[in-house]
Amino acid sequence: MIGSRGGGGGAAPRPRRRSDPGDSRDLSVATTTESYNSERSVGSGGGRGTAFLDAFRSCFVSGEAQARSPETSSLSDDFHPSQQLSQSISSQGSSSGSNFEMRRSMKGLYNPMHRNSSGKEIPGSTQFSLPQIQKATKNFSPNLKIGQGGSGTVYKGQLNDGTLIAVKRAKKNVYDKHMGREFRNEIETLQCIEHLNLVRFHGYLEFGGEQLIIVEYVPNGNLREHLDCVNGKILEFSLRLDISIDVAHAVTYLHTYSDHPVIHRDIKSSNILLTNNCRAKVADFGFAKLAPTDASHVSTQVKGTAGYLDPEYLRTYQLNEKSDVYSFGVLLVELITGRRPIEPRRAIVERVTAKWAMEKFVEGNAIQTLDPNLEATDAINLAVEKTYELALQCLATTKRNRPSMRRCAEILWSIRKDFRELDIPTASLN
Ligand SMILES: Nc1ncnc2c1ncn2[C@@H]1O[C@H](COP(=O)(O)OP(=O)(O)OP(=O)(O)O)[C@@H](O)[C@H]1O
Repeated sequence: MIGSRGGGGGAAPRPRRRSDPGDSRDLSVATTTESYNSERSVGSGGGRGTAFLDAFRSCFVSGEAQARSPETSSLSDDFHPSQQLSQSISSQGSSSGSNFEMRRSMKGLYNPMHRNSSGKEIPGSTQFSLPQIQKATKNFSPNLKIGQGGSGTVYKGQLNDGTLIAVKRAKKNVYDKHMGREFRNEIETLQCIEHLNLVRFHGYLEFGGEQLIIVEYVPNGNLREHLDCVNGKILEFSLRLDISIDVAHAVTYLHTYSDHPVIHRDIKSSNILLTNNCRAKVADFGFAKLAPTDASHVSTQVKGTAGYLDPEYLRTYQLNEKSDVYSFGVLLVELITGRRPIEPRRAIVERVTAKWAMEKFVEGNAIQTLDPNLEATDAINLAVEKTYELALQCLATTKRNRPSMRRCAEILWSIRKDFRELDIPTASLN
């Protein structure tokens, strides 16, 4: 985890009001019409003219700043100078950003398992004991370690009844206070949500200096590993489309349908876990935040992962659901190119993957960015064009020009429908 210094180590960003003239240079101004026209006519592709190209370049300025940060790491406020923290409190149109102020009651956390009227376990209602988790994870055996995140280590475990679990064990270090907050954040968020495409929360345990989150075990690794072909298998294009739709559904649910809208704040490929059928489940709610119900945004410290961060949020500290939409745009590009959002070892023009891919797209050369592991077909070509058209909207500099997550899901459904119609296996043509 590294701290955000407002976009990769520069001076503290100056919070802007909506009317700030600086905004007029933004991509959003140039693409307001383009974005929403294209929402209706996805897939036109082709060259888009230099004015448009110049306009959207500005959108990736902070992407380049993010690229200058050391490797691709999570950004958190742990390193935020206090001066910047105080700058992050804005008054106009914002609501208080603290989960603690908005949070729901914590009661129930330590109760034995509760079931709802249909007999299903209420998320997070199982009471665990430390010996039970120690036994399940063979006392946190290194052999059962399945992941290492910025805030802790993840272990696989098995309960007495055979249920497989993943146990996130918080790091014990000098940032204990911060980490405690992150963990509490995660459990509070996880308690409110239940969706097929979100990792299911079983329970939480805080005991003897240990902070543990117990969630469902998702057996097939994370999306980044699949894009890197770590298991030797190439992730097919159709599965990539399915995954993008699963993620869009999960985030739409968070933004729209959960009791209180939730902003995930860390949508990225290593937080997308896959089942054996390659269904996606979004994980890691450590940075999640309850969305404002009475204001357009929450003013908050910048958190997220370099390369995925909404440039407007980086600049203004103002967060709303559309920051997740930006990260989702980066994820769409990642799915098509197979590349990480920031590739420090590539030539400068290719270092910020989304910028490079969008430039190729507006030049009419989108297909040149296709993951070299995939073979281009007519169906893939068309789907790449349409997906990039959507990605470009998601990556708009200003939030108001980005589509809603629900709109993203609708567009992706239609892209998948066209893809399936065109993608006739060669064998059936003979
Ligand atoms: N429920 C789970 N089932 C299976 N594997 C998991 C589960 N949760 C996490 N993992 C694995 O552990 C890795 C680390 O997860 P974690 O959420 O702690 O960190 P991260 O998102 O990679 O990093 P950061 O916390 O810095 O954002 C994941 O990428 C995944 O491979």
